[in-house]
Amino acid sequence: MSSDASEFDPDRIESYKFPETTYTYSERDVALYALGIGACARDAVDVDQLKFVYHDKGQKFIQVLPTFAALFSLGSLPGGLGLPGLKYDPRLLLHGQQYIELYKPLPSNACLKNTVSLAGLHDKGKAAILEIETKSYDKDSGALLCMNRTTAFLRGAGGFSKSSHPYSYSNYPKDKVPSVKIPKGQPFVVFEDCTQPSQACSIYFIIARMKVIVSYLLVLALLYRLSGDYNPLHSDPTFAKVAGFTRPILHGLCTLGFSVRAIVKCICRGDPNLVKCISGRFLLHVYPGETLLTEMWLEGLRVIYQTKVKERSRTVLSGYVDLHGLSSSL
Ligand SMILES: CCCCCCC[C@@H](O)CC(=O)SCCNC(=O)CCNC(=O)[C@H](O)C(C)(C)COP(=O)(O)OP(=O)(O)OC[C@H]1O[C@@H](n2cnc3c(N)ncnc32)[C@H](O)[C@@H]1OP(=O)(O)O
Repeated sequence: MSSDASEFDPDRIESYKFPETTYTYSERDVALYALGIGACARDAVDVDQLKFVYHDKGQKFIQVLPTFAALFSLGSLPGGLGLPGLKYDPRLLLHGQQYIELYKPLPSNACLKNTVSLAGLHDKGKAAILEIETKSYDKDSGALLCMNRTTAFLRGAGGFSKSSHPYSYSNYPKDKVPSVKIPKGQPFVVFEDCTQPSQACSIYFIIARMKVIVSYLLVLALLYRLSGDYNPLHSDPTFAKVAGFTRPILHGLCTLGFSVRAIVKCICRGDPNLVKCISGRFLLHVYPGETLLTEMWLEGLRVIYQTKVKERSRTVLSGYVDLHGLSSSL
C-alpha cells in the first residue's frame, strides 16, 4: 500500500538519494564570515585575529577559521530541507547540534564537491530529529577536506513512528560519540574582551589558572546571515514571534563560531589548524546583543567548553573541541 504523500514517511526519507552539490567560496566570504562571528569586533588590530579578515603581515592568503566548514553543510542542502516524506513546519525548526571533522587546513578560496547523506532520523514524540552528513571534497585535487553532521530539531514533527517503539535510525555508532560532561572544577583560563570602545581592549586577567572570554554581540545576526543562512528566524520579528521568540534569535552556528574562535585564541594561540574536530549542542537560544561567556577546560588534547549568556546566567551551548596538539606557548 503506498503511503499518503502528505504524511511524514521515515522510509521515504531513509531511502532518499541526495544529489551531489557544489559550493564555491572566495577570500571575501572567508573574511565576511570571520567578521560575522565577531573576529576583531573589540580590537581591530588583534594580532591573533587580523589574519582572519586581512592579509596581515603580508601573508599571501587570509586564514580560515575552522567553523567556516559548517557553511558547506548548509549550502549543500537542495531547496532547504525539502526531502520527500519529510513533513514539518519550517517556522518551528531549530538547529540542534553540529559536529565537524577537519582533515586538512581549509583553503582561503575553493570550489567544493559535497556528497550528502542521511546520518540520522529519530522520533522524540514532541519533535523529529534529522541528521544530515556532508562530506566536502576539493573539486580540483579530489582531497577530502571535512565532514559535517548537522542536526535539526523539528518541533511538532514527532510522533511518526509506525510501531510502539520510537523510530530511530543512525548511520554512525552512537557509542563513538562522546557525551560532554562539564568538569566540576574552575575553567582553565580567563580572558575578557573590553566592554566599551573607550576601554583598553583585550585585557587579560590571569586569575589562578582560570580563563574566561566575554564577547559582545550587537547586530550580529544581520551580519552573519550574509554568510548564507537566510532563515527569517534571525531577521524577521513576525516570523520569530510565530516561532515562539520575542524577537529574532542568533544563528546557532554564529554562537558556535564565537565559542570556537575563543578557543582558537585562548588555547591554540591563534592557530586555526590545531583544530581537529568540533562538537556542539545548542541548549538555548541567544538574542543578538547578549553577552557570550565561553568557559574552557583542557583535558589532554580535548577542550571541553560551555557558553553562557551573561545577562540571563543560562548555558546556551556546550561541547568539545579536539586538537592535533597544544601550542608551545600555552
Ligand atoms: C539539516 C539541518 C539543517 C539545520 C538548519 C539550521 C538553520 C538555522 O537557521 C536555525 C538556527 O540557527 S536556530 C538557533 C540555534 N538553536 C537553538 O537556539 C536551539 C536551542 N535549544 C533549545 O531551544 C532546546 O534545547 C530544544 C528546543 C532544541 C530542545 O529542548 P526540549 O524541547 O526541552 O528537549 P528535551 O525535552 O530536553 O529533549 C527531548 C529529546 O531531544 C533530544 N535533544 C534535546 N535537545 C537537543 C538538541 N539541541 N539537539 C539534538 N537533540 C536534542 C534530547 O536528548 C531528548 O531525547 P532523549 O529523550 O532520547 O534523550
